[in-house]
Amino acid sequence: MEILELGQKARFEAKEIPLPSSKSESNRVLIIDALTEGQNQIHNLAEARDTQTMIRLLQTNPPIFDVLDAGTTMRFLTAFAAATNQNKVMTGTPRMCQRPIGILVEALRSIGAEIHYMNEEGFPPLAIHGMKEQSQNRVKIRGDVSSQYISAMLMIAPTLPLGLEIELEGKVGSRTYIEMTLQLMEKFGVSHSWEDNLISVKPQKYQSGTFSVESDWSGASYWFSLLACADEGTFFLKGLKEDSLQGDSEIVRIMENFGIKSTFKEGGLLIEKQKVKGISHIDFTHCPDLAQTVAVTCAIIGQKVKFTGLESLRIKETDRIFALQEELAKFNAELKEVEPDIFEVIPSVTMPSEVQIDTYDDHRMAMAFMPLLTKTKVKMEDPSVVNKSYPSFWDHCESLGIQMQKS
Ligand SMILES: O=C(O)C1=C[C@@H](OP(=O)(O)O)[C@@H](O)[C@H](O)C1
Ligand SMILES: C=C(OP(=O)(O)O)C(=O)O
Repeated sequence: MEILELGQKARFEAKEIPLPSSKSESNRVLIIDALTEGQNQIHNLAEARDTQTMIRLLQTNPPIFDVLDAGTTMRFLTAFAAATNQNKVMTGTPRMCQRPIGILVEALRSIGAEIHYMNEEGFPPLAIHGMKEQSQNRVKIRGDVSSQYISAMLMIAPTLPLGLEIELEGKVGSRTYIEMTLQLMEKFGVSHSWEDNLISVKPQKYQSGTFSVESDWSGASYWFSLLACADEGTFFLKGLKEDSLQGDSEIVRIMENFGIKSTFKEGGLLIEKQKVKGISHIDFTHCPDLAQTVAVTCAIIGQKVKFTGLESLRIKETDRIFALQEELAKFNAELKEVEPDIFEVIPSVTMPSEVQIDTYDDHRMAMAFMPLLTKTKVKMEDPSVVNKSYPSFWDHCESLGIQMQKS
């Protein structure tokens, strides 16, 4: 257990924060790079454990791909191993083996891949025995479970002899991540068409290119939250650009409601604490990784807000709805399901003098609850969970005067 403290007043004067690189962009570029015949120049790959795991597995090519707890690494490498006709076992942490993969396995099988479940039907571990011959080029994939299945299929699509037509079924969540995939494919010379619910990619070669991974907007969200919860101050978030590939740049518009003014400058984004405007409803369908950050912010700063689009949160690193409900309750706040799939954050009215936060093996639980230390003393279980996406998170906190001590 570590204790986090911030002293008397939460005031941050013009602090510069160097952000990590995006793991989502990194993991896509690594797959594209592995599928490109020539040489690519890739800069700023993420230090995130999810990306470092992807790099290690691609470089060493062991017979067992153990992805640990990295969702994108699991889904992207499953499609990659099948499309490149490899024999692989795909596995991960116990939690990873509870995260569904059946939709992706079905899509891959339907185009000719041989994949077996080694344990429970629909879940890792998997035994992949390559793909003999592409049997067809049209697949149906439902869009309401995880966009990562769609991104995984899209990245291998141009390398398949018949290309691929993906028919998206039902509601499509995390659409911005599908767009990120397609835009990155375009940067490496691969074109597509997307009309209504049909994405088509013809057989074509990835062209060599140069790409520099952007700073991570999901990681940036915690600094927006910290400032929203603080008394006053400004931060300069280094490396953020207005025209980002990442849907989590939506945090700029969301946090405007909670008093954070954003101004893009040379080399990054200046955020300043101003007056709270308030908002009644936020939909997280296309930015699910921001939900924890914003829920904790609302609970701390006294904003009662409706949240929708949280369906995918139950199958991420942990059941994030349950985890949020449990931890918010520790300082008398709630994430209440008021109607099916409609939640309301009921903010805290009385703050205990100390709160103990559990992190559920989820990096975003640790980072999202960090701003609570603007109001009380926080004890946090296993803060090192941040390594999944943001290994330098606590160093950056320390540079702001946030103390971490072991109890
Ligand atoms: O493709 C990606 O890089 C991601 C897609 C999202 O997952 P879902 O599509 O499962 O919502 C997001 O939550 C995850 O952190 C990263
Ligand atoms: C859900 C996440 O990651 P993944 O699905 O890639 O494990 C996340 O980083 O919040």
